[in-house]
Amino acid sequence: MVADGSTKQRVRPEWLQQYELMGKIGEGTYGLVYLVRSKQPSHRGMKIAIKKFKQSKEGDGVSPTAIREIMLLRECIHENILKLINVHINHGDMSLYLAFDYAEHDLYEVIRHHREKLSFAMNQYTVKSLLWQILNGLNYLHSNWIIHRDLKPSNILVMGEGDEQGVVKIGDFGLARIFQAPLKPLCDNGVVVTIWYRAPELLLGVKHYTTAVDMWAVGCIFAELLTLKPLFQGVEDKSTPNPFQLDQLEKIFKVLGHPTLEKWPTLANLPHWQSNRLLIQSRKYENSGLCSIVQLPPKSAAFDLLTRMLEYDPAKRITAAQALEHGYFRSDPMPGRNALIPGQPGEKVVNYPARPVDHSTDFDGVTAPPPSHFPPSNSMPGNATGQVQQSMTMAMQQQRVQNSSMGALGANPQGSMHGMNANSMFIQRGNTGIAQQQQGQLQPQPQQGGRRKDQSGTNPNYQHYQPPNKSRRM
Ligand SMILES: Nc1ncnc2c1ncn2[C@@H]1O[C@H](COP(=O)(O)OP(=O)(O)OP(=O)(O)O)[C@@H](O)[C@H]1O
Repeated sequence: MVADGSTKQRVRPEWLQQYELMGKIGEGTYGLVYLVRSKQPSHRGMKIAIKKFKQSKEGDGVSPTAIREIMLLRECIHENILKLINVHINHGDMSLYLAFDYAEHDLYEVIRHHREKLSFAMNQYTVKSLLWQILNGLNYLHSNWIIHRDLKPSNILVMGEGDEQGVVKIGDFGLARIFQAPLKPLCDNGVVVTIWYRAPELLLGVKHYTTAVDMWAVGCIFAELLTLKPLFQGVEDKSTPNPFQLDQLEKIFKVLGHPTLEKWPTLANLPHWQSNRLLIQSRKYENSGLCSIVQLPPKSAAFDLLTRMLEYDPAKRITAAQALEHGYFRSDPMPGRNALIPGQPGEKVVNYPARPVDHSTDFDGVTAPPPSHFPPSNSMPGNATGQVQQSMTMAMQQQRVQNSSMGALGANPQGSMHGMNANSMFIQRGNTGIAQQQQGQLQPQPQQGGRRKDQSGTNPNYQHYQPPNKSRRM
């Protein structure tokens, strides 16, 4: 029993006892992220990040579909994908805790460190290695019909010391779909949502979006790795529930010029293009030119790859598989596994700071049912836990009642993704070969993003880097 200072007492769920809490490491749209160490004999001391998902305001807990889909994420095994090692459900309030491999760095912090502390660019080897690994992870997701939908620097993690030092891990994949990527955070925790990595077709209201939305985000991240500054920093209009964000679109058009039907024939079908075409066409955009912003020679392989990622027409935008084959990755410096080392002898070694940990924070708000509700805990990596299996069973039973047409867990033809159900979170091939979402999720769900409070952002070159009203996430 743990007294929480009020008259109410909280019971710690049994599963929590397998971890030693180190502190809080961040806060995002869906909840808090904690650093813990495993107390299990086989993994004693191993660092693990636990993401605690807050209850929605409706307090409806974790939906059966979400539980099932999260369990399926455990099947995603790839070197460049953050491993979901465990799923815990707090039965008291049906809140959810996901345990992931811990990564010491993320690109948000790596970029910030260069911009604010070092004031010099990342070496070419690092940029190329980071980009290659992002594409490699994304290619795996896309070839298994998963669209990330929320790629941004804070979701691109990089491992610290150890066997996997400098290896990129894509985090948060699948969650935007599972939690329906609300326009606003579930709880009003002051986390600011970013629209900077959002593809133009999303901003114009596309109904059937594709893996190309992730490639747009990768293009934005590539440019940011080169310049240390977000490429398209639009200001979100929070007054509208629809995806049309004029300021963000204008930021894009100013750099890439007006989109035209010639460049992008299906533009005419997009709802917010139809309703805003005259307004957009009446504006003049200076067309400042991407190449001067990223300071790449127009004929360079790097610039060619970047422009293919930032192609307006999603059907023409380069895919992750094609990008991995691009000439940029076949020229020196060749990309490597440890991205955070100097590209050449004599180049400066950069010591990226460890992730700050707020040691004063506890797993707050943990409530648990009476101990008799807890089955034996058996939740180490690789096992479907007793608790979660029980939750799954309950969830599935509920779901069967709610939705008898829901498919059962099916085998997936995509190798290691065995067990995924193409009817649930994953995307299927449409007749046209265009990946489409299932289950009526046809409206694009704008990306979410929180930014940490900039505590030392004094460099005048980057003074517009932080969005207004930003909030520290830990
Ligand atoms: N496995 C992990 N290891 C270490 N740090 C992590 C891990 N997962 C997330 N973080 C860090 O915790 C912080 C919050 O992450 P979280 O994913 O909740 O929010 P976010 O990605 O910043 O934004 P969003 O609100 O879209 O989720 C970020 O700094 C993120 O890099």
